[in-house]
Amino acid sequence: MAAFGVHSHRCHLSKLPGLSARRSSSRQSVRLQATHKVTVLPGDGIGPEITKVALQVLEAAGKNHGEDFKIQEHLVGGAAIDATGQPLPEETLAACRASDAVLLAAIGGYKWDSLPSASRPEGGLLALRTGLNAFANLRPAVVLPQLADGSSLKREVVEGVDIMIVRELVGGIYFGQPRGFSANEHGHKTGYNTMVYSEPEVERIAHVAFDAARKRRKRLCSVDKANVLEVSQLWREVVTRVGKEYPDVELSHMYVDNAAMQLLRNPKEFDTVVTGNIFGDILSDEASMLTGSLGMLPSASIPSDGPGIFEPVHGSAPDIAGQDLANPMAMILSAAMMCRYGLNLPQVADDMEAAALLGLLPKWTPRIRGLVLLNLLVLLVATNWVVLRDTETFFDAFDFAALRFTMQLQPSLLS
Ligand SMILES: NC(=O)c1ccc[n+]([C@@H]2O[C@H](COP(=O)([O-])OP(=O)(O)OC[C@H]3O[C@@H](n4cnc5c(N)ncnc54)[C@H](O)[C@@H]3O)[C@@H](O)[C@H]2O)c1
Ligand SMILES: CC(C)[C@H](C(=O)O)[C@@H](O)C(=O)O
Repeated sequence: MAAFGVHSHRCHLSKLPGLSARRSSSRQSVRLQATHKVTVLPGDGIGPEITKVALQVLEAAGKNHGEDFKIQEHLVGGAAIDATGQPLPEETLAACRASDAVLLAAIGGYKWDSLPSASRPEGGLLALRTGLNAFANLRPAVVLPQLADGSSLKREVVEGVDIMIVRELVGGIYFGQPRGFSANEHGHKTGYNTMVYSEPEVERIAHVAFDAARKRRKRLCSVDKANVLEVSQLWREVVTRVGKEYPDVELSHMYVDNAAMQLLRNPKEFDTVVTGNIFGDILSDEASMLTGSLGMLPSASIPSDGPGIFEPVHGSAPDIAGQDLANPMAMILSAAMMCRYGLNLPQVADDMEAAALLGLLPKWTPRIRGLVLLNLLVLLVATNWVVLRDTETFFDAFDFAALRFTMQLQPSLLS
């Protein structure tokens, strides 16, 4: 038990979100301080590198508000396979279940690519999602003005994009049965999967999406392939039915192939998008490029109750692992989402997002940094920040975030 009076600080869907970047009121109701139990899963590839950065920012921001995090690291993915033979050891799942939130970096790598599906690192991630029943995956794609030129699309196309993709995460073709390999009547080896959704599965994700849309710009686009697939026809029917309970939200439907095209043609037409597991996987990677880098997109995977999983949209990037090239932004922003939606610590989330945005100021030289700092201080004082804060801690967070990102918007990070 912890935050805001009496309720537990594990995930509550009712607290979810417009989720676009926004400041919290500095006048919060009185809350009890508590230790927040966070299970951290660094995973593979760039996972440990970006985890280190995110935890330093988390701890600095937490300190600002007297919040204490009890961090426990556990194995998942390839690292867990190497150590235990399992991509999701029992001990890891038990620790996740017993925590207030799970912060996961990324799993996977070439080394484990030839293993059978369930034994691969990806199998561990999927088992974690189902093990916590984290059915609602929220993937915000917001284009920051300072990154608008980093997108492969024109500035005028992407500037101002603010999309929330709500992806169903524990059903659909990823989990449908039957699945496997067999031989057809010609003796040819075949592989098959089943894309299946039941009415309750669609209903619950539709409610999450309508609630999110209601707190945003009140437009929801449901993406399916109802011109071909029965599973999508059911999806459309159920989403339409649920929509009757949200007369204030404008609902539209779009085929996934058209949605993929419209996301590039006119991304600003989208506000909130709801879709199934595989379409959401693909469209969220596509949306990430609107923001300039896959390394920018955080996500929250939320159950109806219990701890949520907070993880970047990107993978373990084995091609750049260990070279200090990874953009830690998505991981920091995922940890911020964890504070906001998993731990009910909106002010800590605000600080983390602010620190992350500072890291995006281009081309740091000592002189520019000094000037920016000065301007920033003026801005912060003007917006009531510094007067309310422990300045030294703020600068800890600032220094770390801004310098460690180094990035100076290296073109390689905007791949
Ligand atoms: N949630 C997850 O853990 C997750 C998600 C996607 C892929 N994966 C796994 O990751 C492995 C690699 O998959 P992939 O190459 O298709 O996808 P990926 O997201 O790991 O990488 C795609 C490209 O984006 C770059 N990139 C990704 N994150 C970056 C960051 N933070 N900073 C800078 N550049 C970044 C990579 O260098 C690569 O060029 C696979 O094993 C895959 O299954 C895991
Ligand atoms: C690694 C893989 C199982 C995962 C998915 O497909 O869900 C990834 O692509 C993601 O988007 O988180």
